[in-house]
Amino acid sequence: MSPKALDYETLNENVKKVQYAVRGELYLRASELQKEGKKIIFTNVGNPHALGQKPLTFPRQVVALCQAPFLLDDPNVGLIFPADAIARAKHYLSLTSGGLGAYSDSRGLPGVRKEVADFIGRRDGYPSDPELIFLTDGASKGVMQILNTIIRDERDGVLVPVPQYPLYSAAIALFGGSLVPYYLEETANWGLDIYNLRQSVAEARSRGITVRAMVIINPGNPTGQCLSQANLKEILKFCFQENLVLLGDEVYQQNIYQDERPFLSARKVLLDMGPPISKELQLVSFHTVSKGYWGECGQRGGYFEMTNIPPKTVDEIYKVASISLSPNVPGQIFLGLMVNPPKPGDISYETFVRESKGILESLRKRAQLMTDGFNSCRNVVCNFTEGAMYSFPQIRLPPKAIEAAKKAGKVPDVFYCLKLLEATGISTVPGSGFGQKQGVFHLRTTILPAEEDMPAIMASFKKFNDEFMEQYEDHRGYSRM
Ligand SMILES: Cc1ncc(COP(=O)(O)O)c(C=O)c1O
Repeated sequence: MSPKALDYETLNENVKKVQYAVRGELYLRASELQKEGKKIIFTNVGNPHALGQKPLTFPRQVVALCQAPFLLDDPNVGLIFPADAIARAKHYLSLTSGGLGAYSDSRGLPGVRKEVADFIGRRDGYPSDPELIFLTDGASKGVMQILNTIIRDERDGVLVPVPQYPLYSAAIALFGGSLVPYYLEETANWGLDIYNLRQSVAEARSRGITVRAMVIINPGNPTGQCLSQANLKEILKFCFQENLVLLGDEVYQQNIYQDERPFLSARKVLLDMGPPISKELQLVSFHTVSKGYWGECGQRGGYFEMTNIPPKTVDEIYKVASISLSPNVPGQIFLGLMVNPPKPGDISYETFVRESKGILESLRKRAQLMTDGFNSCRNVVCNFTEGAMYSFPQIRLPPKAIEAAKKAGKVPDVFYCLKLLEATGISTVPGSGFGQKQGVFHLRTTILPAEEDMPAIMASFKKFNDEFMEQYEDHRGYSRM
């Protein structure tokens, strides 16, 4: 019998090529161990609520009322819900054509797109046009939609930072394009060197690749750095000179843990630069309710905003979005609430500020606890997490450990992370899943475990690591770097 269309051998090769380390071998092993009854600390995905973060009260109140609109008719509703939550629920329901159970426009509800445009306008100091904002089921869907629109065949290249968040490598593989890596400099706090960028483009062109787009992740995942204004300007100029569309992944814009470099959007820096670049450079920026102090990953609310994209292209993107009919409507409402939270004077304002500040301050403390913890370990060095939700320590594996990994048929950092998982229950992602320089090893962990659990987690990590190093270090020859 000839093979069938869904037999493995006949599948779309691009589907088979996709790799996604965040839910890869380590995650699968951790899930197995959990089933066997071992306590696992999942630090592999930036999923704050899964690690105990409590939802913010106000948005949940509003969405609860939108989901159960009959409560609005209950005379006692005011005893349970504050008046501003009731008013906001009515506002969002009035924006829909039949409540949360009805499809919205494929670009999202016009009223929420307007709220997003107002937010972007306040943030950047330049008005934003709701017609150029599309709401999506989380930022991932938006990124995939835009990459799909850009990539025509395997000769189309997309510049992606290494280490990178594997959404980019996976989506580029799925759409049959070519990933063109540019390396972030660990010793320069994961900064971006334009000279290296030029080399990456030249090298890709020499292989017949047409480089069409560049991705930046700011603040960085997995590396946690915040790009400076000078760096952003250089990147924008570079994209302008090389005729690249810039994809600005800014999903961690609320997660900043230092005061020297506040978040600056690529759009603001671009518009500050003035013409001709501000009128010509094509930019698509992404944001989500999954990160920040909201951490509402399961709600799947996101948007992308387009700058200098021609109307005919916007129409094509709209047409393709229409294939999926509608982004998830509750997710759109979360997004509306994120970009338009309670204001001073609103009943819920103080609670909202207390809750959100509490989460951010705790994340800041956890970032410090984790970095300090890693830096106290043998053969481990770690840059401070300036932003985002991750720590990305370098693990200097002794040659004997690398040999042992080879014997076990494992990539060295996978070998280390598996041993860590078995010994401590800490589930991380090996650096090789994000890309790293040859011969250099890392792991990525989120900074999300509860603050009170952090000292014990770091002590358990240190015990494992230092014993591992003791076991594999060659005390005669190996010197610590
Ligand atoms: C850099 C980056 N971009 C995009 C996403 C996707 O977020 P969403 O949940 O909105 O799809 C993530 C999720 O971790 C991320 O780290």
